[in-house]
Amino acid sequence: MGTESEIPLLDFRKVNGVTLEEGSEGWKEMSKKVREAFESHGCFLLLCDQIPNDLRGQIFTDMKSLFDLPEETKKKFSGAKAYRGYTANSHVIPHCQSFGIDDALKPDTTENFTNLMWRQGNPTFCETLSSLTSKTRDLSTLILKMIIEGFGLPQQYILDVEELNNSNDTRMTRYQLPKENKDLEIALVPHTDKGTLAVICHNEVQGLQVLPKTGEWVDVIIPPNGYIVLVGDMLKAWSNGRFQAPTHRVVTKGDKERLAFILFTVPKEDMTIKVPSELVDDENHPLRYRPFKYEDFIDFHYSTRTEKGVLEEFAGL
Ligand SMILES: O=C(O)CCC(=O)C(=O)O
Ligand SMILES: [Fe+2]
Repeated sequence: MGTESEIPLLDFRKVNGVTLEEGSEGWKEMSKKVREAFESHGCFLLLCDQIPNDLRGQIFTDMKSLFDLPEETKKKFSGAKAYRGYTANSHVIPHCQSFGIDDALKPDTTENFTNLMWRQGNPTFCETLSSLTSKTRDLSTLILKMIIEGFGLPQQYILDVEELNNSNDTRMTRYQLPKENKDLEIALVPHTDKGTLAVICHNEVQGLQVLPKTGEWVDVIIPPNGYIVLVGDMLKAWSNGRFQAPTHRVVTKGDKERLAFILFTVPKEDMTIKVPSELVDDENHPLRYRPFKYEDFIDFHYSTRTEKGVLEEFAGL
């Protein structure tokens, strides 16, 4: 089974007065590390103080009460798009239940959600969910800005960052324990994320695995109070394939239930994903992807239902 990961661990915490203020030396140095980690692994483990630990602790307490609601209540939350709304034991996530909330930062979204789940509403959960989503989004924005710095790109590409960072989809997932006669269960099938970035935290029960080029699944060990940040297909395409978008899955083992909170950053639907010319050179980095619209890629993905190599098939040159 999976070996332990050597995924880079980045520490964004203010240590010895080092801050990540935009433009500072600390920020430039960290931007380089972000770029290197995305190039070598397509992900990094993260310790940071942008999100208070008690806030993330609270979400898992609240999520437990959410998942403990009756099935018929949870099913009331249906999503307009694929994999959104409440999903239970589908073929993609065979052993888990999950809530996918589009744009939880829009006014009313979290309130409507909590009012639907609890007849009298649930202001505490509503506040925790909005606040955690908003702070995680700020973290994603910081990381995307660091990418521009890490590549030494002109500031005009901040506009790309804004479009790549257009909306944030929140996912809350409970992974079921393996059946009594099984040591291990694949609870989320292998995939790459289709958007820009994913920031994941969990209730300290591990289970995420990544598939490096060696072809052997590797256990991801997220440090206590830590996160993992994963590159999605759109950021891989925009970076001309310099960043990897790691294939990952979730397995459950042992007797502790895993809860995960994930914030996906997704591009503006009509954004044209176009590789910056600075990231192309004939010798080492020939252009790998044609320009394309994000929404066309998503339509293609849902219509073909292919997982492996979908980006290369759709936009690869
Ligand atoms: O639960 C996790 O750690 C990963 C979840 C994930 O990869 C996803 O929802 O796309
Ligand atoms: Fe994922």
